[in-house]
Amino acid sequence: MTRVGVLGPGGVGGVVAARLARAGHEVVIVAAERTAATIAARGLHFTGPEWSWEGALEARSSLVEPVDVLVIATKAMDLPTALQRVPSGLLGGTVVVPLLNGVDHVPYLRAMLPGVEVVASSISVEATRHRPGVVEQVSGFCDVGVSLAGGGGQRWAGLAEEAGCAVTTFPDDATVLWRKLSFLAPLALLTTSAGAPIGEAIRLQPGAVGPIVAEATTAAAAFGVRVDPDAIEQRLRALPEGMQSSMLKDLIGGRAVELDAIAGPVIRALGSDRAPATVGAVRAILGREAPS
Ligand SMILES: NC(=O)C1=CN([C@@H]2O[C@H](COP(=O)(O)OP(=O)(O)OC[C@H]3O[C@@H](n4cnc5c(N)ncnc54)[C@H](OP(=O)(O)O)[C@@H]3O)[C@@H](O)[C@H]2O)C=CC1
Ligand SMILES: CC(C)(CO)C(=O)C(=O)O
Repeated sequence: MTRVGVLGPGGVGGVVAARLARAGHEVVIVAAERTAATIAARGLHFTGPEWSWEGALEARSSLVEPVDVLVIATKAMDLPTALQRVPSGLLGGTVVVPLLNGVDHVPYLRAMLPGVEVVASSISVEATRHRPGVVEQVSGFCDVGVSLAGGGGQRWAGLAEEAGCAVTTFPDDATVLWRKLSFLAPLALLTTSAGAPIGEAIRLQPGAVGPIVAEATTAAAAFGVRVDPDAIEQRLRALPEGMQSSMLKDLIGGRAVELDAIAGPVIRALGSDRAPATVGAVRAILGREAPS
């Protein structure tokens, strides 16, 4: 049995916590005071397309004892504040696994937690937190990418498999992070700039799909990661019409969107002149966010 901390028990964190607890691991939730108190009192409730799970979990507003693995699943902009709940002195032997979308959180965590192993990992799962302690996996897939660049990757890959996710390992960090981002950035930016699920977003902006994909895959290539733009475009067009990105759900829900974490790496890699479709989508999203 592995003792796993989950910092940020929202959609992704809640789904991972429930899947690991169901697989027999000891899960401790680290969350904001109210959320931690709610989960400590009422447990965690998970529903998914194939099974449901509910159970009592240790839940605290800060980590007080070491864990073997610490999964981090906050939004990118909440990461610095949330990290204050985890004393770095407890992380000496811990494998830290951030599951955020984007690429910049990995070097950030390594800088903030010197000497601690931070594994580059990605998760593709459609997860929603309905309210504190109540989470749903909306569709069937749970695909985890893991970098084996450091020793802890293998340990996390084994846990993710026990949690019932499909795991793919890669030899380096950049491939894990940019393979996810080169698909996610076009999906998130197309849907959120249109304010619509992917089917309608593509119909509304037929000329945007190719350029936005080309920019994301060119940015990946700048980090040595080769991703076929045609394959990404085909994947986007094959998605269920009504599929939303978590960024679109955040916009609709009136929450902050992870624009810098998701569009920022593409714009910074290429420069704004070579990323006009990405910059245009960001401008459209900022316009939608603006108070009327
Ligand atoms: N949702 C999805 O389908 C997917 C999301 N991702 C990525 O995963 C990451 C998490 O997204 P998602 O699960 O949707 O986000 P949610 O908003 O559902 O969950 C974020 C969690 O972080 C917690 N949190 C925020 N601030 C703090 C803090 N200061 N201290 C402790 N906890 C804090 C929230 O707490 P509280 O509950 O108290 O509000 C919440 O539980 C993002 O980077 C996202 O892009 C990746 C794949 C799929
Ligand atoms: C597309 C999806 C659901 C895949 O995991 C995702 O990562 C997101 O919307 O943030």
